Amino acid sequence: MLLITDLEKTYPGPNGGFTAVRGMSFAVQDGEMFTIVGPSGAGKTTLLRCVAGLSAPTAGTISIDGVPIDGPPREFAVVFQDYARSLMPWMSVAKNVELPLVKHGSDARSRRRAVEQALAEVGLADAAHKKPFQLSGGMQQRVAIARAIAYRPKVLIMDEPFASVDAQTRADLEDLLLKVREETGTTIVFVTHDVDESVYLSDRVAIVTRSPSRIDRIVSIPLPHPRDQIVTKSLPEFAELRAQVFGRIREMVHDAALADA
Ligand SMILES: Nc1ncnc2c1ncn2[C@@H]1O[C@H](COP(=O)(O)OP(=O)(O)OP(=O)(O)O)[C@@H](O)[C@H]1O
Repeated sequence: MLLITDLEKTYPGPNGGFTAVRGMSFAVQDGEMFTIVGPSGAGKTTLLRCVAGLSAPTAGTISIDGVPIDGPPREFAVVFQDYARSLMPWMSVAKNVELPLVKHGSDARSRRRAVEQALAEVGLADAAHKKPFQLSGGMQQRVAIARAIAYRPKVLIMDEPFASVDAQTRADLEDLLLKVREETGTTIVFVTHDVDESVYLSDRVAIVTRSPSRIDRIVSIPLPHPRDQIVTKSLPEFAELRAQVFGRIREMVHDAALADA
C-alpha cells in the first residue's frame, strides 16, 4: 500500500516561500487505479513529484508497504505528459524501452524478452527499430508507457500522460492503460485535468483543493469492468459520477474566485 501522510511541500522564496501542498493524506491500495483531479495550479504535479521521490517533501511522509520513500524507488515508474522530451531521440524505440532495464542490472536475454513483451503489449512490436521522431505523438507516448511497464513496476505514476494527443488517440491510450492494469495488476496513480477521463479510468477519484492543496474528497467509482468508451460513458451512473466530480471542482473554483475578489 502507498501511504501519504500529512505531506507538505513549500518552495523556497520571499516571505516564507510558496506552499503548494499542505496536510495532504491518502492511501492507495495495491492494484488500485487512483486518479487525482483539481483546479489548475492546485499542486498536483508537485504532489506526484514528491510521491515519485523526485522532489523532497518539506514535511510529512510517503511510504510503500511501510518503507519510507526518500528518493526515486526502484519499483516505481513515471510517465509525464511530454513524451517528446522523455524519449532519447538518437536511440531506437527498443533501446529506449530497454534503458531502465539496463539501469536495473537485468541481463541481456531477459532485457530483450521484456522489451519485446512490453512493445507487444502497447501494440508497437513492429516499431522496435524505428527512432522516436519517425512515430506519431500517440505512438511515442506508447513507447513511454512500454518503457514504464517493461520492468514491471509496482507503482506507475502518470502526470497528464495523454494531454498532448488527439481525442481518438487519447481514448485508445486510456483503453491500453486499462488493459495493462488488468493484465499486470500494477498500482496506478494518475493526474488528469479531464474529469471524464478520471471517472472512466479509476477505482477512486481524489479531488484536491487549490494551493496549498489537500484532499477535498475521494469519490469511489463502482462502474463495472471491462470498461468501454461508448457503453461505460453512456451509463447513467457515469453521468452521475461525472457531474459529482465536475460539480465539486466548479464549486471550488467559484468559491476561490469569490475569495479573491
Ligand atoms: N519549482 C517551483 N518553485 C516555486 N513554485 C513552484 C515550483 N513548482 C511549482 N510551483 C508552484 O506551485 C503551485 C502548484 O504547481 P503544480 O505544477 O504542482 O500544480 P498543478 O496542479 O500540477 O498545475 P496544473 O493543473 O496547471 O498542471 C503553482 O502555483 C506553481 O507556480
